[in-house]
Amino acid sequence: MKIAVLAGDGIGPEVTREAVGVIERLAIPGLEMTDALVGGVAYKATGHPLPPETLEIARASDGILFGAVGDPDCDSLERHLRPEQAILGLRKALTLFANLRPAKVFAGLEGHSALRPEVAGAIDLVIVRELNGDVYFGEKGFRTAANGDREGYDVMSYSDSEVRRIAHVAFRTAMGRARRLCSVDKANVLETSQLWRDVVIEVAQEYPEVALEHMYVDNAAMQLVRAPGKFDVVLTGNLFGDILSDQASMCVGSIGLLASASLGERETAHGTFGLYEPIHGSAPDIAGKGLANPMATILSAAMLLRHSLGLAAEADRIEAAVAKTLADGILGGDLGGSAGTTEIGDAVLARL
Ligand SMILES: NC(=O)C1=CN([C@@H]2O[C@H](COP(=O)(O)OP(=O)(O)OC[C@H]3O[C@@H](n4cnc5c(N)ncnc54)[C@H](O)[C@@H]3O)[C@@H](O)[C@H]2O)C=CC1
Ligand SMILES: CC(C)CC(=O)C(=O)O
Ligand SMILES: [Mg+2]
Repeated sequence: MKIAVLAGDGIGPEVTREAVGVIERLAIPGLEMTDALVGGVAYKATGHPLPPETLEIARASDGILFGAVGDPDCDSLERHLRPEQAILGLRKALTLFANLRPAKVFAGLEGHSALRPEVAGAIDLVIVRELNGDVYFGEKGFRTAANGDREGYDVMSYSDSEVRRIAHVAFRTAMGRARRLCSVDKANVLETSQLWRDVVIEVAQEYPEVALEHMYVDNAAMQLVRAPGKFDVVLTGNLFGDILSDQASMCVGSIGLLASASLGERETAHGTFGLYEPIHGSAPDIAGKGLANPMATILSAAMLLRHSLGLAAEADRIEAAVAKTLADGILGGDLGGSAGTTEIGDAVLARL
């Protein structure tokens, strides 16, 4: 069993260290972890944010534990050399098209949500975000308009096979939960979304037990704070899913709590190959200060064990230890507490 550990930039290494410590404490027989460079740190060392050796180590693993990429020093590089291209490149090169982002309020943290406790307490949803298409991967560039203005453009598109495969993931996810699926789009304005909606309706025929509704993304953003408890599975595209999941994190309490799994269709001897990362970025504003909340990365490690290594009992142990740590009031600054990154990691270890 192999895990590739890609810590990346900013708080990436700080939060990844705690998650690796938790995995090590489980002493899983035959498990190997291999570090590789990614993001700005890889660019500075090798001239590329996703060096070929890193991609090879990632491909050869059963699952990838990813920290975060992004470095203000690299913000003026040509786009293909920027750290963020590493995570986009991994998702695309490894055909990891299904991004699962669960959001659930932890017992005892209802009062730490940006929402009223009674509203927050009902949150138990999963965002199923398409990860290989949309405006993130369309043709992009700069051009000169007829009046001489400089213009930037990014093409948004989805093909029906791209929508179909992510819709199946979302319907299957809903079948394992409360069987309610809300597909979020902007079909009142965008043709990309009209096709999305048409295909989701077609796929729904195969899942008659799932109650399907469609919602425009602007309304979905509003409903996510008005009545988040009404959502079970939210299916959406790359851009809308990116935005709605950061919003969902504050409904739960902090972006430092939300984990994610990015999956494709490749099965290994142990489970489904995937990449696991917190939903947050490299947080340059707090990097190097020991202030980052490592829970999202620790919970991502639990998802890796469950989905890619077939170790559900070990994943449960990690999730229970995280829940106990939070219930015991060991909270970082993001949740109004004073615990630092290593203190939180150590507290999880003590409760494993
Ligand atoms: N998957 C990835 O690697 C991602 C990378 N990025 C990159 O990260 C860099 C920073 O982007 P931002 O928009 O600032 O988003 P961000 O998620 O890094 O930070 C947003 C805010 O949340 C706070 N925050 C994030 N994670 C936290 C944690 N674990 N504990 C406590 N507070 C936390 C930060 O301090 C900051 O105030 C950029 O270069 C961006 O492109 C952004 C999102 C995802
Ligand atoms: C850095 C972006 C490419 C990714 C992002 O914000 C995300 O996946 O949440
Ligand atoms: Mg994001």
